[in-house]
Amino acid sequence: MSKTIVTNGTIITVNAMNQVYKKGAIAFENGKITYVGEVPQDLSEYDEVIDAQGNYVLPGLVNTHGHASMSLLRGYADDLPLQQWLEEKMWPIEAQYTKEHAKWGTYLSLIEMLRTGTTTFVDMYDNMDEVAKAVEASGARARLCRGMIGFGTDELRQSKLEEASSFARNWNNQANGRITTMMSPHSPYTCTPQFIEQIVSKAVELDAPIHIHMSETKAEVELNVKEYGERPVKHLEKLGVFSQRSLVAHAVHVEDWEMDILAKHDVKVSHNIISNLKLASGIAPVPDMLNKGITVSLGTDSSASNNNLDLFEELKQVALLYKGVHNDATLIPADKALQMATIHGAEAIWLEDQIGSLEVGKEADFVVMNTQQAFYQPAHNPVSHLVYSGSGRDVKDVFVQGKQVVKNGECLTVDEEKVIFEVNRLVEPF
Ligand SMILES: N[C@@H](CCSC[C@H]1O[C@@H](n2cnc3c(=O)[nH]cnc32)[C@H](O)[C@@H]1O)C(=O)O
Ligand SMILES: [Zn+2]
Repeated sequence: MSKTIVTNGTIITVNAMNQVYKKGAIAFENGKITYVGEVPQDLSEYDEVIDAQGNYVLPGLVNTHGHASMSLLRGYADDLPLQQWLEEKMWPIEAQYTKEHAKWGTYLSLIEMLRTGTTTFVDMYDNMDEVAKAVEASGARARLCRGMIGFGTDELRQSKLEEASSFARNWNNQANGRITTMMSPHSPYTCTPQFIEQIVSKAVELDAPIHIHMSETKAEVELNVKEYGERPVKHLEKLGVFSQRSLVAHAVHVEDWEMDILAKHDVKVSHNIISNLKLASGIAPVPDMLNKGITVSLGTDSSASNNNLDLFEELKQVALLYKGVHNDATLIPADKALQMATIHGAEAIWLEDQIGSLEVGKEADFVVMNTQQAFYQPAHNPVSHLVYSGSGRDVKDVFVQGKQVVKNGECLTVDEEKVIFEVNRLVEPF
């Protein structure tokens, strides 16, 4: 098998010591990292040497919450609060969407994610076979789940549960291990307690983690208290959700004692800062969660509430917002923000042994950024530049499992021109 080494770049490892090699190298073989460090004297053992002079090399970013095919709804309904946005805008149009929409919408998002340095993402949607096939073809890595909204008849709920279970079973560890799965009740306000319990027992049976939207708005929490006498965290704990490995999206309105429950069960959080701001859902207590030892990762949510999938924007927002809100410039420093977008993202989806940092033995998922540009100069601190000065649009090359998927800013695995054509054919904006 061929051995490749990337040399002379600034290697940002995000390992336990946050090591950065100013002019270093990373090598890989069979999709796995075999070396990280200074540039070796002798490169003769390598079949391919890629010169990354003037570039940063970092782990592929991990986006822990989204709905890829909703890229078709980018700009379709802005400036509305969550419930109105969902009930009046998203759900009616989604009801008309077909497999074709899922397919091309996912491809559109895949191009965007790969080109801005996200190599792994979480997706919760329907028509998940289409999503999984697109992920497989694109070379990306993903943890996928068929989201279930529990409205309507019992028959409908059971058919969704059946579909979600077979998806979770059939696609787990597929695409050479790049696809893993979860089970996903959409939220406590769209699923009855009985339905959530049924989903949990299926998840236990399949040994699949659970992914759910939780405590996104104040209205959701109030409704939960009114209907079930508990705030969402306690409610889901009682239903057994947190006895299973679980990843909650949002967790905006969580009180101190609720964070203790999340910490106790090692519940992972996907913090969707831009979506929360845009839908005016509120600001999650991230510094408190971090203090309590909760794993907090970053998610974009969909392009319909963001309105892009460039995780570098979340990186910058998360490093800025809490400083301003709490009048404390030491909160969420740049290296913490970068960890949230990489290693904590990997931990949030239980893949930290495989991805999230550049270390020997891990999968060769990495991003090469063109930092030979004015706004990355002078190079006082590469991590600071990535978080405060950088942009996903500076991503030059992307590798997943050692396979190049983006080269000089162009996606090699998905035909961008064709995807743009198909998307506009399907959607006909204006
Ligand atoms: N249509 C599916 C459910 C899909 S799960 C994904 C759902 O999450 C919705 N969604 C997207 N963003 C958010 C958010 O921030 N909070 C809650 N729901 C969201 C989205 O519109 C979509 O309906 C069914 O058959 O049950
Ligand atoms: Zn969502």
